[in-house]
Amino acid sequence: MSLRIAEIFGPTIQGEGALIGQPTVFIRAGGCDYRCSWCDSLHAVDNQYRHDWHAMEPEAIIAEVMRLTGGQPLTVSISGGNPAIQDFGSVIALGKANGYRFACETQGSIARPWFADLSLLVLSPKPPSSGQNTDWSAFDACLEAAKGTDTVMKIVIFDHHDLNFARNAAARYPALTLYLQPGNPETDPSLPVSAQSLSDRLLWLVEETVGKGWLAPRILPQLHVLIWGNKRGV
Ligand SMILES: C[S@@+](CC[C@H](N)C(=O)[O-])C[C@H]1O[C@@H](n2cnc3c(N)ncnc32)[C@H](O)[C@@H]1O
Ligand SMILES: Nc1nc2[nH]cc(C(=O)O)c2c(=O)[nH]1
Ligand code: SF4
Ligand SMILES: [Mg+2]
Repeated sequence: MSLRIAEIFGPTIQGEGALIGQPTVFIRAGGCDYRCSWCDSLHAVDNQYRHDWHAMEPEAIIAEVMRLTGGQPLTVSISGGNPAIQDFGSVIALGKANGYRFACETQGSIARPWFADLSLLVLSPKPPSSGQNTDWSAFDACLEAAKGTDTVMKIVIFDHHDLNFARNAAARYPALTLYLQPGNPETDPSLPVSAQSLSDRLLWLVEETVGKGWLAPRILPQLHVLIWGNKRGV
């Protein structure tokens, strides 16, 4: 069965969350059930870009990952769009047979049995600034499907409403390590990102969390945005 793939790129470094700095290859799935107002990957979300997506068999996907890495095993990052729309079970099985490991980023709106085959599941529920609503029973189903797999939560923060959302999510899921990253409002790939405004937003987030005595979350920038701005394929 073929999958809709927007892009496969790397090796690069994982720029966000628990695996930040680790060499990885990205498999970016095409299509999403959400439309976050600030999505930085619209080319993998919006139907207007679907003609640039490729229908690929699992064998071809893993062949491309192996070509990009020269066959060296690493942790592959499956992102999107929402990769949970599709069945990545065969891709993961084939990759693991060749020594690769898999991490996946999803908003937690659709649960999949193949979550149990990952080394890491990153659940990224969407705060109010996104304009999306979280169905917590679907989120719970994702956690259930990933039982036995390391799972973390990563939340994008633009404002105080988002911080309240993150506090509630943290209280609801105390066992999940929580990563917070500042939201990037400058997502046009044709425009540069200001390094000063990135560090201003990071400083604000540190002051509003650790600075006010909330010591549970880990605060990280989007490292790839610091390095490459909004460039695609990095
Ligand atoms: C593009 S999404 C794809 C995977 C999945 N749909 C999701 O949202 O988790 C990957 C990560 O990028 C984050 N992200 C998207 N747009 C962003 C922005 N403008 N600033 C900061 N993080 C952003 C998402 O919240 C998510 O954690
Ligand atoms: N280097 C790099 N790190 C990332 N971490 C999460 C990404 C994503 O778009 O899912 C991403 C991405 O697109 N590039
Ligand atoms: S859920 Fe992820 S890919 Fe989908 S619109 Fe939101 S940030 Fe973009
Ligand atoms: Mg991204």
